[in-house]
Amino acid sequence: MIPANFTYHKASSLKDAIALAESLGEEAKYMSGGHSLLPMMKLRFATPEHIIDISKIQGLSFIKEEGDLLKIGAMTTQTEMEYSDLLRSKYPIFGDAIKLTADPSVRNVGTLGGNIAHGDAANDQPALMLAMRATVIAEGVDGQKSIPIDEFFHGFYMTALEPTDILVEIHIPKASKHSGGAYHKVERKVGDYATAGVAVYVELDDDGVCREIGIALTNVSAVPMRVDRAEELLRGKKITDDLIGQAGVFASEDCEPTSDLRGSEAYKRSLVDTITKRMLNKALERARQ
Ligand SMILES: Cc1cc2nc3c(=O)[nH]c(=O)nc-3n(C[C@H](O)[C@H](O)[C@H](O)COP(=O)(O)OP(=O)(O)OC[C@H]3O[C@@H](n4cnc5c(N)ncnc54)[C@H](O)[C@@H]3O)c2cc1C
Repeated sequence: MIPANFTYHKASSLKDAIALAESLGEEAKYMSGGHSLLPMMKLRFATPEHIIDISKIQGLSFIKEEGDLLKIGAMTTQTEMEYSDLLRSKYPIFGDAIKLTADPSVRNVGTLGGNIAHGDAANDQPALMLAMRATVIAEGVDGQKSIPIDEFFHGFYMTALEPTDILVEIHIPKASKHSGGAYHKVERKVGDYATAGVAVYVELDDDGVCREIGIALTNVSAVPMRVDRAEELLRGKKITDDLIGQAGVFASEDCEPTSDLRGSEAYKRSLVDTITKRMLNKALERARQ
């Protein structure tokens, strides 16, 4: 289909983009890679009257460690993340997810910021952000703000961002000596959105006790979700096979899938159980290396 008419604006700076968004009002939408927004416009699920292209704003594309944080700029493409030496060596969970996301042509332009700001529980990055306890940094009319990821996803395609806010970067606690993460999703075919996906990030102390854990799910709820009950079960303990089995059961009981073309509710719960157990084992293996 063809999108409804809109006026295209190209922003050259954050200040410029935010001022434009403020003056154009709620009928304006930011666009980064456009690979979530444009398909929605073609289906007429979104009909913004103004598109503000923020993809050429300088300084929003980077991946670096600084102090206690891993910082990734919002305009960093998924391909840039896939080929980042830093992410490959210290945060392989990103590679797990990105190689299962869409196809190279989408990943070449789809950005981390857009993937998260879209607020779609079917996207892969939100589960990683929840598992890794990210903080979203946004810039708006009142300056910069930090939004903990647990306060970011508000509902179906709804986030804590105000219409004039631009997601500028993501902060993630830096990988520690004994931390590791893993992500997997089952998809109907290569490049498809998840039937169900699970992200796990674990941090152990020197004795192998679980100091912190994040378990989050893709596309089995209306809003990207954390599995609190499974995390609480594992935090502060040496993780055994029995505990991993129980965590899988908790995740499958607590997720909220609906039956659709990708599978029945029961099938998705069963996937969540199995993938949670596998990703816990994989994340633990990486944390112990
Ligand atoms: C065929 C196809 C298959 C796909 N499969 C997958 C998949 O399996 N998994 C997956 O995770 N994704 C998938 N995607 C989505 C793809 O990864 C998107 O590119 C990505 O999710 C959004 O990034 P973007 O830069 O294109 O965002 P855009 O499309 O530009 O924007 C998406 C939304 O976020 C807002 N936005 C964008 N950037 C910002 C910002 N910096 N600050 C504030 N708001 C912003 C926009 O206003 C819009 O509402 C697929 C896309 C296609 C076309």
